Amino acid sequence: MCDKGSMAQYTRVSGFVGLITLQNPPVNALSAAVRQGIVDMVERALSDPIVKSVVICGQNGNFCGGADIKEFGTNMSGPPLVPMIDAIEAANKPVVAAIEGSALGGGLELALGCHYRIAHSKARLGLPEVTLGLLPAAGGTQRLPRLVGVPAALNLITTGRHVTAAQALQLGIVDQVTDHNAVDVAVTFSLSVAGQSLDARRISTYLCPLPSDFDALFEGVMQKVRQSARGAIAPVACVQAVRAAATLPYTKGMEREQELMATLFTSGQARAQQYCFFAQRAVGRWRMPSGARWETSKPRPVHKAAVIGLGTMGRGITVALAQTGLSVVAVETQEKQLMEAKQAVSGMLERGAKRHGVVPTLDRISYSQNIQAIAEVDLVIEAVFEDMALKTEVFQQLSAVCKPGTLLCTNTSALDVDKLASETPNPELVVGMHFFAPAHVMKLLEVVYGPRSSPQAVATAMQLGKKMGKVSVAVGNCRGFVGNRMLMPYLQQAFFLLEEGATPELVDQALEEFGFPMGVFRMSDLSGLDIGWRVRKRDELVEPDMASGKSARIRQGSRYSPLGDLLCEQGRFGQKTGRGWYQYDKPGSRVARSDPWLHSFLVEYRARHGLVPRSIDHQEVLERCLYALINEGFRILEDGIAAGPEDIDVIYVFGYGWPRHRGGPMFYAGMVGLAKVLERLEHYQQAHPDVPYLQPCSLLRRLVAGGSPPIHRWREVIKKHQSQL
Ligand SMILES: CCCCCCCCCCCCC[C@H](O)CC(=O)SCCNC(=O)CCNC(=O)[C@H](O)C(C)(C)COP(=O)(O)OP(=O)(O)OC[C@H]1O[C@@H](n2cnc3c(N)ncnc32)[C@H](O)[C@@H]1OP(=O)(O)O
Repeated sequence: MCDKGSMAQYTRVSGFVGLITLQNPPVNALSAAVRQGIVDMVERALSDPIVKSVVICGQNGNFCGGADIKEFGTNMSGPPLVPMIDAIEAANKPVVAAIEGSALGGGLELALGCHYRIAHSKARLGLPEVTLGLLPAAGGTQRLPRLVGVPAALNLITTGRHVTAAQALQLGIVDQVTDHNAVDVAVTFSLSVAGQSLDARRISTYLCPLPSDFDALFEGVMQKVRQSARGAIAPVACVQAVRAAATLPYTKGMEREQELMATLFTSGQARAQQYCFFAQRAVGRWRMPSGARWETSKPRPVHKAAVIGLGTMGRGITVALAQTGLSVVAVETQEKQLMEAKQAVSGMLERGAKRHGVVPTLDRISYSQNIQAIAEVDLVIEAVFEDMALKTEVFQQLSAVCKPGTLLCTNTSALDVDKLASETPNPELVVGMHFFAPAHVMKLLEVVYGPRSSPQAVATAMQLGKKMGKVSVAVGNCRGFVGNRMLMPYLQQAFFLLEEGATPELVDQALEEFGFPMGVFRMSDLSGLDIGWRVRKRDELVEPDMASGKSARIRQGSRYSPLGDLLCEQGRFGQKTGRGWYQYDKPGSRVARSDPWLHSFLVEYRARHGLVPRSIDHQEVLERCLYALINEGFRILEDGIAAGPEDIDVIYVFGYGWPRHRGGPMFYAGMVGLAKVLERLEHYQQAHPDVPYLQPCSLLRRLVAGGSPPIHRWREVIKKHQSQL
């Protein structure tokens, strides 16, 4: 017996079990139609006298990915989740959740409303609402602590992390884990408990177990959450909701959960985080200006890869490749470097394996001083020193040594990928794979294509990135690609602010309050001031003899601040030398302290250049640093270097610490209002006419002239704009 019309299919199985299957591919999200289907089918099962028990499962081996996020922000209709789940819990026949694939968010909340939960061993469970700027608002914040206790519930709800079926069993979230078909097991199980009392199975009736150190626990978690949330409101609301579970009766706790959810649901932060969720997925659907795109470009299989150059980046890339399951040939010509790298890579793999409770994959890597060792690999990632001549030489060697068709990737962070490609006989096989340090940890990968890169090469690099667990974004070739190109005006404005009267502390505080994990100067100290100095020297911006006055602060016709160069000349390279924009207890130490020397140096510098310091507030810091960066983002869109604003936002959220609850720079510009961004850029440009980065981009002007359309409509405007340029 079967009813197939609705988005929840009803079948009677084993004679007496009502089986309800959610069917809303790909993740069986709880859309209005699915919720209606569940309400109807549960009612049907409960009113059928032959049915003794009910099993709820999801189609295609996937239980449920939660509420339908696409419905948020629309006029939501259909039966609400809370009464639907309450009705399941109140049922007088046992209802068993058969969990395969994922039970996330509303999906897990649905399962928590069931009387029993049986999970397949490969299933994953969690309440990730906090990552969407929300909280589990279908009873999750009230049932989970009653089931697993306050500390575990706080951990799961405030981090949004997923747990494996085995962990869920250990925590008490599920009753049984099986390696067999979870639906079959659940059907048999449901019959075995049919007729038994369900009184002890309704989680909402449980008393929440109270930890003895209740107040200290909540205070500690709240403090931790506020510190790591950096202004995000959802984690704080999650703690408040769990506290309600621990202190109030269920119905009152539910009222509090709904009240907190209402605040979050309508907040800009939730909108930003949900935008990030879809943007992260949208960047996988890449396209190139040539029209080549993800659906029509087939990646080549990659079984064996090589890494050339085992400095910091090369080591991280080697680890990331080995952890993906690939065979890796790691090449370093200097014996001492090779031995050191081998030890470092093995250490990283061992530590990673220990953390995940698995066996390290050391034997997947072979080390060699000889480039001939890479003859049979499918893909090479070059990570030698950032020098065009050296990289060109390496690429020529690679072309000679590798089997035909091997993909040649460069991990350059700024050099011209086209130029490098043009030095090889097969430029179509060359792409950039720009990893971020540490490469085995950071999620972002920029895949840089040139005009001659083949769509297959791009598809292969994108797919390899995905396999490595990276969020890969395809971008065009230009100086600094997307991320570092946008960083230039941001850094420049920060330097100018110091010249005009700000301190590193003031600038960093403004940026950290905005939500960056580190302000620009603390970040520079961490990554090393000498890196930018080297680039500026190569660009002939650094002048040895420092004159005074305005002319000393002009390069190539534009305003320039030599402050970073002057610090480097003093050997102040940041954390590694114990001195930079801040001072540190010793070289390598991480705790930044204010440095009186730096403040005197700034006073003396301003005096020497006739700069009269003025008072600068946080608002100006944010506007100048962030709007200059955003303006460059619009130029990148105009130039076709990024296909859409989502690409830029994903790069900034995953690679540059842009706070996720602010959606990314382009989304943020939309939230602030494009007209406002334009007006402030015009204002600052008038005040600083010698700073080209502050000149508002014509695409921004066009968007404003077109009534500042919402971000999902920018691509149409960009296309039109590009065709008229
Ligand atoms: C005055 C106002 C008062 C307001 C009161 C408000 C009341 C509202 C009441 C709401 C109550 C809601 C309660 C509930 O607690 C909230 C939630 O459940 S929020 C959702 C929580 N779930 C998640 O966060 C899971 C998200 N999904 C994933 O993590 C992954 O997709 C996955 C499930 C692990 C699968 O991963 P993959 O196999 O890698 O697949 P993809 O990620 O690529 O996804 C494929 C495809 O599916 C789309 N998708 C995934 N999940 C959802 C979803 N939950 N809703 C909609 N769409 C989803 C995803 O976008 C992909 O599609 P594409 O974007 O590529 O087109």
